[in-house]
Amino acid sequence: MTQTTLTRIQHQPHPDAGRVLSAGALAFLEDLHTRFDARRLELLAARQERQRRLDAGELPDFLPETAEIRAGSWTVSPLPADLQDRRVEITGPVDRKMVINALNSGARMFMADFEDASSPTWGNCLSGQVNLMDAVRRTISLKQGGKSYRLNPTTATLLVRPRGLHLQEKHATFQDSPLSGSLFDFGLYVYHNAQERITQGTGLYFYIPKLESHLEARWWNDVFTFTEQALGLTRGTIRATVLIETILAAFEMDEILYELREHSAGLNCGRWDYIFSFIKKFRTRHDKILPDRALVSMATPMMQAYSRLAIQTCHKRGAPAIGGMSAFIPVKGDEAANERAFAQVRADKEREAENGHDGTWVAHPGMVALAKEVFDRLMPGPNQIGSGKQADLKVTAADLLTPPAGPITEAGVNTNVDVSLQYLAAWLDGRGAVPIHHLMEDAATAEISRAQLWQWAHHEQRTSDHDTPVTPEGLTRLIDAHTARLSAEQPGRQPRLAQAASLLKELVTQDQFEDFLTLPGYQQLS
Ligand SMILES: CC(=O)SCCNC(=O)CCNC(=O)[C@H](O)C(C)(C)COP(=O)(O)OP(=O)(O)OC[C@H]1O[C@@H](n2cnc3c(N)ncnc32)[C@H](O)[C@@H]1OP(=O)(O)O
Ligand SMILES: O=CC(=O)O
Ligand SMILES: [Mg+2]
Repeated sequence: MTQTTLTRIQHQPHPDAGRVLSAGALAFLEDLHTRFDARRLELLAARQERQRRLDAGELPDFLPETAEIRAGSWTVSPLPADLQDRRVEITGPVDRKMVINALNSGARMFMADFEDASSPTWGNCLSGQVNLMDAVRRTISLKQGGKSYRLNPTTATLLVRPRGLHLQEKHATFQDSPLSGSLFDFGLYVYHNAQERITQGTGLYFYIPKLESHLEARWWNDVFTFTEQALGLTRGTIRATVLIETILAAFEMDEILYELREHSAGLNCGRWDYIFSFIKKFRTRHDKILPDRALVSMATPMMQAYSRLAIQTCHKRGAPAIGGMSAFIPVKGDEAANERAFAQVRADKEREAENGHDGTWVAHPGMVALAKEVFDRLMPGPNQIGSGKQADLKVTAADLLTPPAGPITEAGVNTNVDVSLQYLAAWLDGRGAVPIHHLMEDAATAEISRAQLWQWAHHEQRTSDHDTPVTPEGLTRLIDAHTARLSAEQPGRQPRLAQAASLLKELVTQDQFEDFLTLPGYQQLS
């Protein structure tokens, strides 16, 4: 560990540390840590307490104590000019090539992701900050694979997603306690780029992941307000779009916007973590078992209720409601499969635009033009905030809590094992987003796969097509078989696949449900 003279933060060495972890940056991180980390830990403890109540049979509902906020006629602060039109947002990890390609992709926005799409190795976290610093200053370039990469004259507006509240940064400590991953990613980006952003006439824009309550939104709002004061920024320079990607947050959308009203840039429907959260929060309930992952689509009534409620809530408050990510990506070398992938994305984006979303996410530059064409056609203005769409919608707690019916199949079980294994192996390698079977897989999609295996075994489900019981012993055998197959297909990867297999066995066969696969995974990450 290296200790600097000005702060009590210690950190592991790294070639990028000199630039990123400057004395001033460390002092700012220390300030954030000492002011906000104890409350973060209390919020995490409150999640555990809520889980105990859910395990005992309580179901979420709209909060009686905040009824006045829901009934009130407030709005969020007006949006800055460069957040008015967000029709296509590309997302991707903070890898140097991806950052350049995403900024050049033709999308209006780019969300640079320290979260679902990133494996939080020390190297990725620090080089990600360097890449963003260079991108903000427009000096970013790269020569790789015989190609030269640099920014186009016109680029996407940058949004940054820091890690969720549950994640720590073990490579940097304060009095032997790890720093918060959220504060580390947020603090470094804001510290290094605030003045540059102001000079460029724009702001500091964030996506906030995995919130479970409006009290967590309040914590972020306090972090933003303190940061603006500490760095001499005008109130509202920091703007955040909150992902509604937990079942609990779906019941507190108004309250989350209200807490952040001076800093809000709306909400987003993070569908993959939302599905994962549904499994996780209702782990003990036999009436909340989900069918095969492929069947829990945005077209199901439960997911439609969620996305329409997000649109209604945002528009009532003058805020944008951004859609989510279709996992289909272009398929090289198979025209028919490629056409099917594009048709899937088109249908998803049309549903979102027709429902009233103000923009959407794509996972790949190849999908930008398609999503833009759909939103240009169905959303003539910069957004649909004043469109009145979903204004008369009535969503009940039951609408949000009734899972779609459908089978659990042999193929569903096998795909979950295969995808979980391949994803965990990639994540342990330091890659947080990977193509598997022509789908984008990241931490959120992989969470669904491994959580379903646990849920189906824990609740003694049987496959509908072969009547095979899903059991811990059966899953262990299946994981071994898939590991052997993948090891044969991918020479040299056996040790990493074996490591992934061991982690996956633990996750799906243990009695207790593990809240995030990234928590035990991080213990093995360098
Ligand atoms: C649930 C959620 O949270 S969704 C949001 C988080 N997830 C993500 O952001 C995933 C984003 N997508 C990706 O990471 C990638 O598209 C992957 C991993 C799925 C596939 O990536 P690849 O295998 O590199 O795809 P492919 O080979 O088709 O890429 C072609 C080119 O597009 C680039 N590219 C692909 N996806 C992206 C992206 N999202 N952003 C920028 N560039 C991209 C590649 O770098 C490559 O560039 P090159 O031609 O200069 O070498
Ligand atoms: O972050 C997005 C999601 O779908 O999860
Ligand atoms: Mg997510």
